[in-house]
Amino acid sequence: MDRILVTEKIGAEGLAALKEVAEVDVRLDLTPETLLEALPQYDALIVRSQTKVTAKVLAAGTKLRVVGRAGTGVDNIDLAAANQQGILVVNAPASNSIAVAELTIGLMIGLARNIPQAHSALQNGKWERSKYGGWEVRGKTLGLVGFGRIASEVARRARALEMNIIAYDPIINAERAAQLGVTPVTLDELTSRADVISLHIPLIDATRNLFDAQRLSQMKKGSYIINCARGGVIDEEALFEALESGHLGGAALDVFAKEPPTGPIVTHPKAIVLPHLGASTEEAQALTAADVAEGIVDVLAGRSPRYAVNAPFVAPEEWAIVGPYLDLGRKLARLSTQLVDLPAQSYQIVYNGALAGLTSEPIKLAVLQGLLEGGSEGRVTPVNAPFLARERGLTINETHRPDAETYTELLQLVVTTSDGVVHTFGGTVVRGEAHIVQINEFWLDLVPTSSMLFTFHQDRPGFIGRIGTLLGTADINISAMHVGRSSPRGTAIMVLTVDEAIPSETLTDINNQADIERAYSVLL
Ligand SMILES: NC(=O)C1=CN([C@@H]2O[C@H](COP(=O)(O)OP(=O)(O)OC[C@H]3O[C@@H](n4cnc5c(N)ncnc54)[C@H](O)[C@@H]3O)[C@@H](O)[C@H]2O)C=CC1
Ligand SMILES: O=C(O)C(=O)COP(=O)(O)O
Repeated sequence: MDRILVTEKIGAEGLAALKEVAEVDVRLDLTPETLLEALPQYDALIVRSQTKVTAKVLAAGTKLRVVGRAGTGVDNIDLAAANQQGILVVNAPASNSIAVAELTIGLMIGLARNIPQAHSALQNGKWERSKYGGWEVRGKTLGLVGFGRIASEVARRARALEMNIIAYDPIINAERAAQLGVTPVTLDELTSRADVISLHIPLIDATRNLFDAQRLSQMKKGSYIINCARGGVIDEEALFEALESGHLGGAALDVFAKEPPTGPIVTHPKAIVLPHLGASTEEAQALTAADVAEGIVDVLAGRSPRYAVNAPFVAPEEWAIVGPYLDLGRKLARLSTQLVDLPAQSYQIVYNGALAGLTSEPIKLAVLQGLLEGGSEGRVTPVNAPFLARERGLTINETHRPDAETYTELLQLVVTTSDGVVHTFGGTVVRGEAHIVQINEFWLDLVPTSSMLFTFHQDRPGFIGRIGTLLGTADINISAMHVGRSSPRGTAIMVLTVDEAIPSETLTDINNQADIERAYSVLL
């Protein structure tokens, strides 16, 4: 049974779904060191924002197939290392947008009316009505930096508060902006025009310290900033200075460069600070855990997860057709590496028939995996296959042919060797099972097994019997036989699926038989 390690608190429904398919250990006590010690036993790891999934952590997870981020931001996971090590990362990006949007609105009104400051003053015995006068958000300009899921929900709510909303995002959906009454602007325009700026961007290289001293100085005098995104997108020291100097009216921070934070910003009287609570609502946590559990269960079962961070997405209705072709693609590729003697000069995948119109990227990745895994020391998965292929200069061309003749769908891998000879391996899926139907000029119908004998020979009486006797003498049991030939007594192919691996002496004996061109033992 697969084992899943959960290092932070996640919703009970998600945990229950995980427990149906795997052994689940929730360990909230792990330190970075004990995490490294524990990881080798686990097939999947689930974290929230506080566990740092570094390259070292991923390397310690020698069995890890998937890391689940129970939430949106994946900046605590070293994605480059996950790609290199072939580990899939899934998250739950649609689960907590409302929670963060509602908190953002709460913080904006908190800033406008000094709610936290007035509250603690009163709890400390001070009735300071004149000190805590505020302002109304109605008619003010809200500048949204990033216009993705969360910012859109903030806009929807800010509109009801009768605010003017402007947004900057390098990839802005103009139609959605128009629907929500949001005006797209440049970042500079937003910075200088907004009364309140709210950040809703991921922490990536391009956004690190986006709000540095210079940009903060370009903000309108007396304006406000809210950060429910990630600490690293604001320079906290520069923000402290901007509050101290009176240039900014206030700041509300849910997230910090280092959590828990230690800088002076935490106690600044014009700052509202929270311990990263954006996603911490009952509703968001239930949804987040359910979504991440679904992703993990899918990956462990070999299905395409809905929210893969580092793999192509395939819609469920397409997956029903495409999914089984991953197994076939990988098998065709592994077969080709064992049946083609000379180095390959080029590879081409041909997607025939109904396959031509579907998402082909996952099939290509499975073929790459099959081509690479025979000659690789480390783990090869569809996630790191493109990386390893680039390292080795291996490229694959793809052709989509909607007009497959014989089969509804036919997947072909065409390998051209350095002598210019073209080798074609074709297959199809029947009732969810991979069938190999073409080896070069021969058409057959073979359900591949883990150990097989392939012979290319002249079609002559007695040939099949001689090979059967040689295998019998070596105590190798034949489970099925497939033959094909160009013409009676012409060139022929035979495939025997066998229960045991064929020892090299037996293969040599077979290769020494009359009428044989070449025999291969193939392991898939
Ligand atoms: N405080 C909390 O507990 C939570 C924080 N978050 C943070 O919020 C972030 C945003 O979440 P979503 O809206 O769901 O993500 P999203 O992916 O839907 O939206 C992010 C948007 O930022 C835009 N963007 C990227 N680089 C940009 C740049 N340089 N300038 C302006 N826009 C840029 C993207 O084009 C995208 O539209 C997450 O990455 C996460 O770090 C998310 C959930 C909870
Ligand atoms: O989903 C996100 O990106 C968050 O920041 C939420 O973090 P959390 O899961 O509450 O540690």
